[in-house]
Amino acid sequence: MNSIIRQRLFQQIVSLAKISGRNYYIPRRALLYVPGDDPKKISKSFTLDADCIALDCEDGVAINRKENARETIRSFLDKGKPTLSRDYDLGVRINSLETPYWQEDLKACLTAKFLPDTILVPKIETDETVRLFSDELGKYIGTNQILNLIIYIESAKAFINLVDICKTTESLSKTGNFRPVCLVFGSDDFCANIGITRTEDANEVLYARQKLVLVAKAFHLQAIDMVYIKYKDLEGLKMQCQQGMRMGYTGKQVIHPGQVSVVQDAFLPSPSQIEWALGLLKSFEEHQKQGKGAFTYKGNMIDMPTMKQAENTAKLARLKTS
Ligand SMILES: CC(C)(COP(=O)(O)OP(=O)(O)OC[C@H]1O[C@@H](n2cnc3c(N)ncnc32)[C@H](O)[C@@H]1OP(=O)(O)O)[C@@H](O)C(=O)NCCC(=O)NCCSC(=O)C[C@H](O)C(=O)O
Ligand SMILES: [Mg+2]
Repeated sequence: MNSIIRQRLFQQIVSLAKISGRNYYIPRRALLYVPGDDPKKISKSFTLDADCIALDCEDGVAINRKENARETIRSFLDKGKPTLSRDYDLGVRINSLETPYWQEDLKACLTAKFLPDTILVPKIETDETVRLFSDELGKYIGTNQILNLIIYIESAKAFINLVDICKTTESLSKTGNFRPVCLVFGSDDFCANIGITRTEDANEVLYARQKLVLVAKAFHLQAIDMVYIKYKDLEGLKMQCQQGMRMGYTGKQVIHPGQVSVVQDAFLPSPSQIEWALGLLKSFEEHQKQGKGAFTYKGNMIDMPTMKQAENTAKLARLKTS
């Protein structure tokens, strides 16, 4: 029941933002990967209600199926983006710019009859890579067309260069034909890159996971958390979503249909959190009028920072329509 109420709230917020003509926020709570060479899975993905669908040319596709994947994706794009009951983000994850495949991937999706909304670029390690991507994009896209860009950070070198990558991306986007929207933490490639294996509690990636959020927030980007590969364990998935959300993540990568609703529910505040936040904000306003900066609300001391946290929850409840 709670989940239905929250979904309705979500729909209303997106509709209101659209009606008011504001540049509304596309939430990407679940970013679902679909192997690009599997037409059956691609068709299925359009029935799943995921906020973001990433048709994959990269790691979900075997080396000897790369060409098949880009052709299959192109044939879906040629048919036009399927209209679903609500808005969603349709993207293509190309291969890394270090591979011989990425230019063909980009060409296939950018010369289709209809463009995807978003290009997802994995394994970006330096700002030079962003320049290269931007130049290549400019060969296919007119200046009146803007695509969303999702950047993957998945190596030690990428973390060292993260601020430069974001600065260059922000600066190029002012004149280029893309808009950076998210940073994704590619935890599994990151572990491979630094020579470790992932464990259940994810302590080994804590620093990197937090750093990604910090930089994403500094550049007003959404932060997409790591993938949970034990895809049948929905309780474990929920716990990892809550952990990520507490760190400041706004969504999570998913690999299986069964993960979508768990993740999308987890990345909305619960009705009791919304009620707490709205009550606190009202009380804060009343106390401000009485000249009181600090006061007690439901047994807790409240002052400006707590009010700002409540505002964050309220904003999330409005599904971040700014
Ligand atoms: C993991 C899977 C290989 C499991 O596939 P399968 O055995 O087919 O699962 P099920 O039988 O349980 O599937 C039930 C039905 O759902 C469809 N299905 C499964 N997965 C998807 C999907 N991702 N999108 C759409 N539809 C899907 C099946 O076809 C069944 O349909 P039906 O027969 O009609 O009932 C598989 O889930 C899979 O391939 N997942 C994606 C894997 C992937 O993309 N991996 C790469 C991304 S992760 C990543 O990149 C991490 C990051 O970069 C990092 O470095 O950390
Ligand atoms: Mg990866």
